[in-house]
Amino acid sequence: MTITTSTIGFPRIGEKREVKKALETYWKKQTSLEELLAVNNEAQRLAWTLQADAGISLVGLDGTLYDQVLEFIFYLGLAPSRFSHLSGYDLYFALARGVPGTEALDMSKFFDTNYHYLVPELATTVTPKPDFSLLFDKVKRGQDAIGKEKAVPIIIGPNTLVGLSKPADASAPFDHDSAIKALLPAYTELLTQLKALGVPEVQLHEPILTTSDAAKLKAEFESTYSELSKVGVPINLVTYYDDIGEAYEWAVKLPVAAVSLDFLGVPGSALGNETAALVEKYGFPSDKRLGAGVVDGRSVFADGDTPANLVAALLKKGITNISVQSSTSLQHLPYNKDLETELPADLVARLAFAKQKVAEIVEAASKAPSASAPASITAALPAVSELQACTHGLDVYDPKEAIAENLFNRSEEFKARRSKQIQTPDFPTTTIGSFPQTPELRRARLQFKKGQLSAEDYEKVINDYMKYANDFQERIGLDVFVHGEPERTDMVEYFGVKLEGFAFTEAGWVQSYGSRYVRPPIIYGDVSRTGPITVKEFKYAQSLTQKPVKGMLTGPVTILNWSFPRKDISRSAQAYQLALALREEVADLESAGCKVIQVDEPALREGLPLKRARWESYLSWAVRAFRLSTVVAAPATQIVTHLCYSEFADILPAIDGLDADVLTIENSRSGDEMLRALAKYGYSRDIGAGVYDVHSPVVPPVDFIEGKIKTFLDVNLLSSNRKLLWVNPDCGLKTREWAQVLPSLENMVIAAKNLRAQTA
Ligand SMILES: Nc1nc2c(c(=O)[nH]1)N[C@@H](CNc1ccc(C(=O)N[C@@H](CCC(=O)N[C@@H](CCC(=O)N[C@@H](CCC(=O)O)C(=O)O)C(=O)O)C(=O)O)cc1)CN2
Ligand code: MET
Ligand SMILES: [Zn+2]
Repeated sequence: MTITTSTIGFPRIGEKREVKKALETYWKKQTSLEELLAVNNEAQRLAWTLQADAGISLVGLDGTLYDQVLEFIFYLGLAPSRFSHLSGYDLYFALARGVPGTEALDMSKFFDTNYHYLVPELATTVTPKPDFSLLFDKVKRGQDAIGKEKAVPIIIGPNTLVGLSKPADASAPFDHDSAIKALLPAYTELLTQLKALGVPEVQLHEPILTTSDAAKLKAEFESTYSELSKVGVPINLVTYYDDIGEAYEWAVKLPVAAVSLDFLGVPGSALGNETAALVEKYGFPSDKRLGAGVVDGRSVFADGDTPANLVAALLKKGITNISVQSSTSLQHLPYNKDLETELPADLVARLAFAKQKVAEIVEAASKAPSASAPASITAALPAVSELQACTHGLDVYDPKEAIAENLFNRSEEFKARRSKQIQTPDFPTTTIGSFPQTPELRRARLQFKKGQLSAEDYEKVINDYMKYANDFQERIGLDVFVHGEPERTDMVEYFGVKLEGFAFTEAGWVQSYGSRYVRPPIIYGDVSRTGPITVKEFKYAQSLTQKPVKGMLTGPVTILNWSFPRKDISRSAQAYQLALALREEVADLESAGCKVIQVDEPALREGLPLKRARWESYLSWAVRAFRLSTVVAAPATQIVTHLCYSEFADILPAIDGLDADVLTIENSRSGDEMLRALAKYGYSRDIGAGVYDVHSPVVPPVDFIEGKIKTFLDVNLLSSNRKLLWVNPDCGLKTREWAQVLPSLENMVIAAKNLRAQTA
């Protein structure tokens, strides 16, 4: 019997966000590249030694300046030709952020997480120009820090890398098999060199195996891994984010030394995924090590006895070569719960952030051999009812009770209610909600938190901002105003702070992309609203103007997906609790005179299970939660929703099912594809297709926006009913500067007015 421990990824941002701060000062040219690298290397050394000192036997050498997929685009020499004038770290950061005249790579959600990776662009013929020297440096630094026998390189597997790629030219798609074959010599060379460096094994991360596509990848994986196994360095094939489904039977037979599996799957599904059942059914080959991902890498809740019980059940099944590890990389968790000083003590005791999860791994490995084994592997996962209940005893929706069906439907159909809602000119202009989160605003908030600024003075800062935003919207002539969201740190964190049942952290930062981090709130009790959340700011903003000001809420599904959910009740029950709380807010906004209420659901798509077979059940409760939160609105109140960051073409019935009066949707990166898809589907309510990309600092000229609106009008849905078309940017403007926002929106309004004149 051999029970070891491994890690497959850890927060790379530094315990106190050192890497973020170092990056941002470097980008502002306030520090040198050497200083940046010194901070990053030290953050890595500290993370690796933390894991080794805790007793982990094989430590995955995680660490990146920006993104782990970008590292491999860079190492493999896969930068698109538009970057050919750049090299070294200038190239690295240009791929991530662009430079004037050269657009950055696309960013996309990493599987079903809120982490964004940079999307590799592959030409029809893939010609890598590998240079792994920076990776070898890192491995050597790792070996120096924790010893050769413990330092394990992490490599993105070729199948996943190609699976995450997009064609450099949409009209010339690459062939997956040929692309992988073209990369294999570089991977072979990489493994050969790593072997020479004396690594104990290499981790090849292949999360693509947990998607619906996995079943089709058999031949691809077999040829890749028979080729790579020839190098003779032990390979740990690492999968995560879900079970590997039908691929299990063949994937565990690939010629590798270890296969790592995620026993837990989607966050908040306490019951785990199918991995336990698959291992039960097919067994596990005795010539391999099983990397047992039994410590939940995506939940901040401590795992209790589950990891040791799962391992004990595996031992009982006769699987005796096991490494205990987390189900996914720990990069999705905050660093260390000991930094929190204000969380309720009973909650702190039940939490485990990345550092504590490492300790859980070591503890499970030592406890498992003497733990009494459950009857089966699946029996080692606790039933929901056995999990510690953590209610506040509040009078809110009880998940065991059905919610009356009439609470899910508006009192009138769209066609009947539209004429009762606000009337606007053709091509009405509006924005998605947030205006720049300026350094002054953040500074004032920090001073307020530290008690250096009084509540009245902080409120004045917020009100002055809203006044500025109002005057500017008035001046350029937007049709529907927003208050600008100055009071919000983040669209999810803000609601978490205001709602009962949530805890929020001081230092629980999780990387979202590059140097941008979020602090996901923690749901730990029944969710409820203790009083109005957004009404005060709405009222003030509306008092300044005759134009309608939008009420601005984050939807139940997005709050859930961007928080850490509790594990003792289902995700759908939590979504319904959130929906009922937001429903009260919608009603209060309406009573306060709000005519247009926007409920954002940018994370609706991201919450889709990786496997298609599970889509329907997710979408059905997600759509119902949105409806539950909004349909309380009177027919005369216009409900808007906003979706962004993903492809929506495959969930059109769900989008239609939201029954929103206006759908604002990110569009500029996908041309008018989304509109065509909506037209084909027969969508018939108002649409605000984004007319420019907010992620770029470039100010869009009037004729560009006018051209964009005209292409939208060519789509048959809108050519026959142009009154359905709204004019707005792609998404919120919080990460931009006023100097970009002012001219961009001014141009947008001029473009809409030009169109009105032309089509009158
Ligand atoms: N939850 C969530 N997920 C999401 C998105 C989203 O908006 N929210 N959007 C997409 C991802 N996009 C993102 C876009 C921007 C940021 C972002 O700007 N994050 C900020 C932090 C925002 C924040 O909470 N700021 C705090 C400030 C916290 C802070 O750093 N304070 C400083 C001092 C403030 C200063 O002087 O600047 C300190 O404590 O030292 C505030 O406004 O109060 C950052 O990393 O810089 C994150 C994700 C998808 N996922
Ligand atoms: C990520 S979607 C953002 C919506 C939000 N209302 C904003 O404007 O920032
Ligand atoms: Zn958005």
